Amino acid sequence: MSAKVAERLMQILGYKELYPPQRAAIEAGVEDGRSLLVSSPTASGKTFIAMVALASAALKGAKSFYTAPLRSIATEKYREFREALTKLNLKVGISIGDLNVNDEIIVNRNDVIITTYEKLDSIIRNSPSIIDKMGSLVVDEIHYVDDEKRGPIIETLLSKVLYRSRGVQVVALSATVSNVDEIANWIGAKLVKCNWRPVPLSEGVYKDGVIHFSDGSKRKVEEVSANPSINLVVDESRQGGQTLVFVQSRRRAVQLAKMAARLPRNLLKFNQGKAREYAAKILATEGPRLLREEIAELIMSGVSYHHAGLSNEQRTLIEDAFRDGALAAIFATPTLAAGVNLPARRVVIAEVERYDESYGVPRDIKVFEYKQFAGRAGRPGLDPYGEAIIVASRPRSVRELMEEYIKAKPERLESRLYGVRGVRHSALGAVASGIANDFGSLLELHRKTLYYVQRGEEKLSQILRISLDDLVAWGLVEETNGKLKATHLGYVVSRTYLDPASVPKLVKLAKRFNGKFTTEGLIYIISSMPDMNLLPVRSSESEKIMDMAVDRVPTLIDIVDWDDPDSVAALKTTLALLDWIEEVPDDKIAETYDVGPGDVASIIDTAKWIASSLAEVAPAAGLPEEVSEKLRLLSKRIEEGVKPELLQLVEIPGVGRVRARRLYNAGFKTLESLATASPQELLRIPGIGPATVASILEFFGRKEEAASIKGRGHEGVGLDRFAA
Ligand SMILES: Nc1ncnc2c1ncn2[C@@H]1O[C@H](COP(=O)(O)OP(=O)(O)OP(=O)(O)O)[C@@H](O)[C@H]1O
Repeated sequence: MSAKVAERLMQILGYKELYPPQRAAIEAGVEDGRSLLVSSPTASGKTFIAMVALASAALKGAKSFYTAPLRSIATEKYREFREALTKLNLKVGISIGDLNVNDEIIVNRNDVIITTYEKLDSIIRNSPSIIDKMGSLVVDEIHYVDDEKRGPIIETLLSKVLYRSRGVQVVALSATVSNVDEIANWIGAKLVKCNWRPVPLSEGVYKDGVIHFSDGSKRKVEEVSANPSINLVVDESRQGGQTLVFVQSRRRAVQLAKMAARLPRNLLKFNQGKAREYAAKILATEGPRLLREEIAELIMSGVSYHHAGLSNEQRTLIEDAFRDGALAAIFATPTLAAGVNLPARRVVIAEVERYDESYGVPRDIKVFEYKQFAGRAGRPGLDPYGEAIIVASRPRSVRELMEEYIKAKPERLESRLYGVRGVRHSALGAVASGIANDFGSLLELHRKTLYYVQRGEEKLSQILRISLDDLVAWGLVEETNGKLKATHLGYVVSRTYLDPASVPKLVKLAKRFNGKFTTEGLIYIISSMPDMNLLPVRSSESEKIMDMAVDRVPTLIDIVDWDDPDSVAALKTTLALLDWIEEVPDDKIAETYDVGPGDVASIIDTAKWIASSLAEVAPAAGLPEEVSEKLRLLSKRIEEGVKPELLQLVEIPGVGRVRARRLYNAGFKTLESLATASPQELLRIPGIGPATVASILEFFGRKEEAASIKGRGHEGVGLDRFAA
């Protein structure tokens, strides 16, 4: 039956023949449970190989897992996998939510489970026996092992699976890197390496109006603007193609998009009708009004910017607009190259230097990164070729850039497990879940890391000893006669997935607050935890933050360590979160802290997980029960962005904090008061439209009334001010 899975999937997907890497993977035994490391360029068909592995194992009755670095990738794959695999009668589920929520039900109910790295690690921690049921594990984008933040998680997650399992198939997918042999060796996989691309790629350098391609050919570009990247966009648009321009900072992305939007109207080709549609959709998203208007206006001119400061919804709309031909170009930061699949005929790398905060100077991007950008060039099935073009800045010659990037080999992947942080996290998880119970077994487990392969036993053993000593000193693990056991506190911390270093930090801050835990104090504690995503603080901003703190949170002035940048950033983050739960409008928050809605969304998401996790940890760490109650309430308020009195109303799907406030102010203060309200009464409230009223009626099971109100128009935003 084995050869049939790939064949059936080909039929389902309508593929006539396999791409070379797919053929190689089948020949290497992916259907028979063979572990593989597949290293091949973007769009060479790795997703199909993943599907074959997942389906083959699941059809034999085992659980299959797919794991990716980003939620956006996981969501995209979930849709693809579900569509294809349900036709093989397999159930596909996704688990990418809060790390302290146990998703065992999702795992039990499905055959194929889509996760992020951290979520899978947390699932295994809470139920290690899942490894025994695991037939296949697909690790997408394994080159993230070289990422400071995510790398240690991949390594320690894989080490647990490799250590505990007997015969789990690991299929790791990677972009092209130079030490693939070493990576394959680490995971005990057969290497499938292939440089084949579905669309041929031309690479070149642009300088002084000419593109110099690596094959020696040249192309003259008309200089319609003072900016080289914009000239390349116009040149491509005239040939009927779209361009992705990669820049290294958000500010630059915005600046270039605005510059491109000011070009004379006829220079960029794009579908204007579609552009209007997407501009209207952007206006209807949540988030600061000025930002929405700015993007809508750009889209009407056929361009947009794209960076992590935008909300997920906004980014997805911009990506869709590009796919739909509504945009001639997107000016993006590198997050776009790391995320979803969005190819373009031409990719422009506007700069190869990035300002590096830790060094305070600009540094060259890696060859590997360049290759990631370049890999986006050429839409399979649509373009006969793709072009990746580096813009030469003044001091650099065409030859230099050709040698340093286009002809250069991508760097080696290096283990990032060198700090104790990753090992501490992993060691606590292993001890608490019973995977390891003495130093020997912990060492054995961590011998399955890339760190061990690259650095050897002595270094690993040292790091492990230091990590373990920390865990013992913080009261998370007990070591008696060589046996290791997690304490109650250790179990709780492990279950929440918090960094173990959160405990000493919590205890220290709790002492400084001296038993008085105000809302702002607790938010400051949450923001000070090692897992928190902090808002960036610019060098000139400290004074302003201090000023704001004196007015708003005077009790924190003495707690903050003003010489420590992280402490100041925690204070800034605290102020923004306080605004959020006090129902300050999004626009105002973004403006006050000089950030985008994506940044606010990211701190909210992390803070809500940390708050609910700390609510579990606090009593185990000896803090009064009342602290936990406050943290739980705060977690809800952070999730919804409301004062306590709105917590009930925001539970109604489709209402949201702004409309909940309108209902409340109109006298509907409780769910009971709303349950019997008449639709007419509700429609009379300013800012409450038929869509919201229908949601409310549905929530209370008043289906007929809801149906009659639906379709009476919606609370959309007009596009009139952008009339062409
Ligand atoms: N054998 C095939 N025949 C026709 N189309 C294919 C085949 N294999 C893959 N494709 C199509 O090629 C495109 C790129 O494939 P896919 O997304 O699997 O690439 P990938 O290697 O996973 O890319 P990335 O590195 O970005 O994750 C998809 O649209 C896919 O449907």
